[in-house]
Amino acid sequence: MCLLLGATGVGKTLLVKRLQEVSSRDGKGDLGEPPPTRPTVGTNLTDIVAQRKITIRELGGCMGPIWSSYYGNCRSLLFMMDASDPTQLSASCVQLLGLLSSEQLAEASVLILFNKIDLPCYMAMEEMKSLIRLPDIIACAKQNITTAEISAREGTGLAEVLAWLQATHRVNG
Ligand SMILES: Nc1nc2c(ncn2[C@@H]2O[C@H](COP(=O)(O)OP(=O)(O)OP(=O)(O)O)[C@@H](O)[C@H]2O)c(=O)[nH]1
Ligand SMILES: [Mg+2]
Repeated sequence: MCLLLGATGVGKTLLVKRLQEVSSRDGKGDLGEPPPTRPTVGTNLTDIVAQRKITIRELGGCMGPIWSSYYGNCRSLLFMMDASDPTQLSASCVQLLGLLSSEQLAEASVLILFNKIDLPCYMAMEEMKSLIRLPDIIACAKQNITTAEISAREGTGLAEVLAWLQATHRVNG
């Protein structure tokens, strides 16, 4: 099981829909206009077939207070932030630190996604990363952490996300 977490509106549902599209067409062809999404109230289970079946469980941002009830059986964690909105950085960072310090997630592999890189932003990506001291967070965490800059809207970086999921779930879904 792969958990997909992050604040509301960062783009988790769109990412899952895009990953389904990309995996089903083997990376070929244009993605086209993004399908509409609604805020996820509750949880959203999606199977992605990338060599093997990987189940992704998105938890709506509004479910933040009870995310921890879903940590069991989590092999990998996708944590998404909105790269176009630096005002959310500190709140997302607190959420991320909470996840990384959880005993139940100590063995999980973590991919931190900076989404919406298609949008203009007044702060450079490197500035945002250093503002939350991301290199220190990665160095101190028990988990194996990777980062990626993506656009679920345009499809940028989605092949990387799929490859990471495949590598992480190579043995036993
Ligand atoms: N420009 C741009 N917009 C995006 C991108 N990813 C998602 N969005 C838009 O952001 C809005 C929220 O996306 P969702 O996927 O519903 O967000 P979510 O993280 O699932 O939100 P919750 O379910 O409420 O936690 C939608 O209008 C998406 O089309 C992106 O990469 N670029
Ligand atoms: Mg959602």
